[in-house]
Amino acid sequence: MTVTNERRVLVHSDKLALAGSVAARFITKTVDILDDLGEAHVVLTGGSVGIAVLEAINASSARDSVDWSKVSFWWGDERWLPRNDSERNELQARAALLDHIAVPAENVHPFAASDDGITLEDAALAYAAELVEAAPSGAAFPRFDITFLGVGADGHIASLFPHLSGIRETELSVVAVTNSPKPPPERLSLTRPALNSSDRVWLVLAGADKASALGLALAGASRDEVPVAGIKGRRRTVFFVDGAAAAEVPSNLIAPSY
Ligand SMILES: O=C1O[C@H](COP(=O)(O)O)[C@@H](O)[C@H](O)[C@H]1O
Repeated sequence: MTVTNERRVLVHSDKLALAGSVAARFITKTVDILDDLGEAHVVLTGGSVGIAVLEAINASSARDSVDWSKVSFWWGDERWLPRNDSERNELQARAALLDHIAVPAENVHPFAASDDGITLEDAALAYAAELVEAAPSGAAFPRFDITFLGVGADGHIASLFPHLSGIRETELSVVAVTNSPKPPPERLSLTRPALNSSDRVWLVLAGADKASALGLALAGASRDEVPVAGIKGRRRTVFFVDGAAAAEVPSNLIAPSY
């Protein structure tokens, strides 16, 4: 394992191995967090690898060693679509894991949907208020224990895209996005301060199309240019990648699969 500026890059043989390894680590870490703290707050991501990780957690024989009643789930971002649209990150996460575990409904905190009868801007305010409600007194968000993030080919994380205002936000915890270059254009996203408040940020990415963004981020690109460059958890930041995504990471930063 290689440590670089407190960021670790763990390379796996392929997406399946990556998802299985992250799932096993998530289960073990969550059990430890629950032992230590009595509850855990987890931020979920959309995207191909993020959902594959949830499927792998669901498929694990150790799945129910976690006391899911003590775990709360939040989302890093959501696509502004009707509640039952299959492109919603919420729906995909429910199908992959949440519908199969004994997590109380009140512990699951999806963003509003476009058919909920509120505006996108009000949905951002409502999610920020929900975060405050679960936060320690005076704080803007709960103590996030583990935050999952996918990474787009352009280096976006959550719905914070290169050169758009969301990645520059420093005050708000949630932003409404109206001009996403990736469909759909309207989205909701946690901001960098909210994501970086997490004790652990686990980035999950696979495929050759992610290689350039990852290489640039680890080489010190600006967060405006490559948003993932601006992500750092309070205690740990780990990039779980496959060999194709790692192609442009300097070899001295790469740890072998384990
Ligand atoms: O649209 C989104 O894309 C990213 C990355 O997705 P991927 O399929 O390229 O891995 C994801 O992180 C984000 O949550 C999602 O809304």
